[in-house]
Amino acid sequence: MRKNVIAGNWKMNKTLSEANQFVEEVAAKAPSNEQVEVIVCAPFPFLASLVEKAKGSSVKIGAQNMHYEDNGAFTGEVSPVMLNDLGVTHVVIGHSERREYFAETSETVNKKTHAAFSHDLTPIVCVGETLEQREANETMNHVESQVRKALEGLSDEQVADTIIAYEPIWAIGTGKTATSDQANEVCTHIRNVIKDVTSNETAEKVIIQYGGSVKPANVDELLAKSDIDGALVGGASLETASFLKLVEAGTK
Ligand SMILES: O=C(CO)COP(=O)(O)O
Repeated sequence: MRKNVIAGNWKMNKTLSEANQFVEEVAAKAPSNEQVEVIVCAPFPFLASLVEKAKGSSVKIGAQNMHYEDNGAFTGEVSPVMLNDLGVTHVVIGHSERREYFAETSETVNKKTHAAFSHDLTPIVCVGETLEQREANETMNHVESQVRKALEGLSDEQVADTIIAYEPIWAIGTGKTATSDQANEVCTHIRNVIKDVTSNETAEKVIIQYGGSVKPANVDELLAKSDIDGALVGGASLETASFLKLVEAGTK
């Protein structure tokens, strides 16, 4: 049985002291349970401190983006080498907000996914359709092409270790969650695409998360679905109480 990966994506929120307090509390209270993996994806300036706070606990610290080069003249950017050196273990790649506001493309997502594996970071690759695409019945084709491009050139072992987050853009921060059936339908399609790219055996290992207005009230239903193995959570990951409820749901 695949585990559930519950990842908070704080986006551009919190101060350092708020971030430290949050991780201290979650590190103390999160259950050490084989069925759930807990990740907090925080803004860059907090990462070094949060890695220290999470030490000795089951909580892992992730970044929300990175460059694909190791170093160089890229003012303002952060490299995979830097993240790995800090003790960061995961990195969100290709979030729809990065694709929309910061010109992230499927090509750069693929480069970053390769770069993550070159530096021992687990990529959490985000895919998902807009409302217009859903209404035009383009969801499956769109998500399929994002997944195929993101995984291009990876070994089967690397694909098995990639986390995919299906986040329909119309459900992000809107309070509109995809129904658990809608979410699972796309997650199943993603797994079938991965089967086609690799093998049944590899595809069965891949963690596929759902993201988009996940909260304590709807998480159980989502996690109960056959191809949903966790959640990538924005708003409900900002308070320890709701985040810990999501983590608890992941232990079942
Ligand atoms: O974008 C998301 C996580 O990456 C989802 O955000 P919300 O949970 O706030 O809808």
